[in-house]
Amino acid sequence: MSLPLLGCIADDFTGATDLANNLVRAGMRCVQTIGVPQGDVQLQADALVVALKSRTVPAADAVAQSLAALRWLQAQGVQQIYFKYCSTFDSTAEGNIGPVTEALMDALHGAGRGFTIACPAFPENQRTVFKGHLFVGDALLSDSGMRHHPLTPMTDANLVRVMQSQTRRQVGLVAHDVVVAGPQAIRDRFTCLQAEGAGVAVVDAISHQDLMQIGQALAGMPLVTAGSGIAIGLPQNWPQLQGRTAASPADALPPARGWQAVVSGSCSVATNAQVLAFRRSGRPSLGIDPLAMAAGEDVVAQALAWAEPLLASGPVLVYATAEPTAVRAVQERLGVARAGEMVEHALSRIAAGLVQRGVRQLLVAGGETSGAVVQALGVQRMTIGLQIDPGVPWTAADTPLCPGEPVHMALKSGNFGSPDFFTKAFAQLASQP
Ligand SMILES: Nc1ncnc2c1ncn2[C@@H]1O[C@H](COP(=O)(O)OP(=O)(O)O)[C@@H](O)[C@H]1O
Ligand SMILES: O=C(O)[C@@H](O)C(=O)COP(=O)(O)O
Repeated sequence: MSLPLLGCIADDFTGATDLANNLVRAGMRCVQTIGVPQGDVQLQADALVVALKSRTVPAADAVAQSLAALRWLQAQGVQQIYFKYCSTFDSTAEGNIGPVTEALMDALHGAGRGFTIACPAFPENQRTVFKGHLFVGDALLSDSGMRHHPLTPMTDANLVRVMQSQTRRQVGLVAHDVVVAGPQAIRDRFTCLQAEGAGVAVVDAISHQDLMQIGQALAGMPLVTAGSGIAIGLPQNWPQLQGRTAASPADALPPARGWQAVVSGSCSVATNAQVLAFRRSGRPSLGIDPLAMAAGEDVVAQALAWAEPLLASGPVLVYATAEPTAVRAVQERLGVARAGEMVEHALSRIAAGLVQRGVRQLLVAGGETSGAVVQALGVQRMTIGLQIDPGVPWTAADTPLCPGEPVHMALKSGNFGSPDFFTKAFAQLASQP
């Protein structure tokens, strides 16, 4: 049995499927686990992805969860560790990207030692880094919809500054002119930055070609920290993967059955457009009101009673998705954390109730929301299937709520996907061979 090569720690669940999707498309056989597997589990794969829900928890908890994942991955024999965070570098004022990076480096290299990169670029999804600044499409991160994110508002596009505010290690930059000069030039710059005392280098990347150059330069680096884009350039470093075409994801999933539903707790710009498009398509949709929930209304029971008679005639949507002003009004009344947790809890119970009522094709919008839903379904492992849009594949998972009947799930990152995503995803699954 060959040992896995790459061990990944993802800070949220949509991010984990995004990463696994890129690895599968780049030719790596990949298994995604929900949380750190317990007991003596040996998994046959080139890459293992441990999905955590650690992006917005207190930094000490994120560090503890990530170190537990690291220990498990090391025990599986992986050669390189990959810490996956969001392509919009989502973090709170306390972290958690910096503290987790620092703890992983300390564990791998010794306190205060070692060198790694930070690069959220994912050009296929319009996330590029230039002169250390993160762009979302044509806008700086700080001018994008991310400035209004309910949990991790991002108001500074300068990644060297953001990362430096989260870590004691010195942060440097590998600028784009070095990246285009090729892998040796990038490695030389790493050496130079290390000699100047840096422990972390933000790396510019604006194209697929840049990801491939950077990927080569990362051969043998014990820890890589990045969005999912950098993963595309890593498989080329292992000779045993050469010539491997993308694993055939269409074959990986069983045929789709059962009713279809969308549960959306993302308030990102793309998700707001997708909710609007679904409503305009005339399909049934129900918005849940966090303030009614806080006032004691049983919105979970109401939503399930609403959905049940509709399921037989096509996909339904239950959403808390709202525009920034509405979200702010809720947060002012309930507090940011309480509002987030309450909505996640309600949506995850609605998702579980829908599965109990026969839904077997479930689309979830939002990273934190997906984490809550996957945990409520008691899912332990996910198989990665066809990509719907860049960064979002269909997956299949077993849940104790319907033993022996896999549930197809798509975990959609807030800002990913075209406006018609909620309808086209089911059509694509139906046309799967
Ligand atoms: N109407 C709302 N008011 C306040 N908070 C909300 C509302 N709808 C959703 N939320 C919360 O906003 C957060 C959205 O985060 P997430 O699910 O990660 O979405 P994204 O992927 O867009 O970042 C969740 O904690 C969710 O519970
Ligand atoms: O890298 C990305 O953008 C995604 O994989 C991701 O992590 C998105 O997070 P959410 O927007 O919170 O779903």
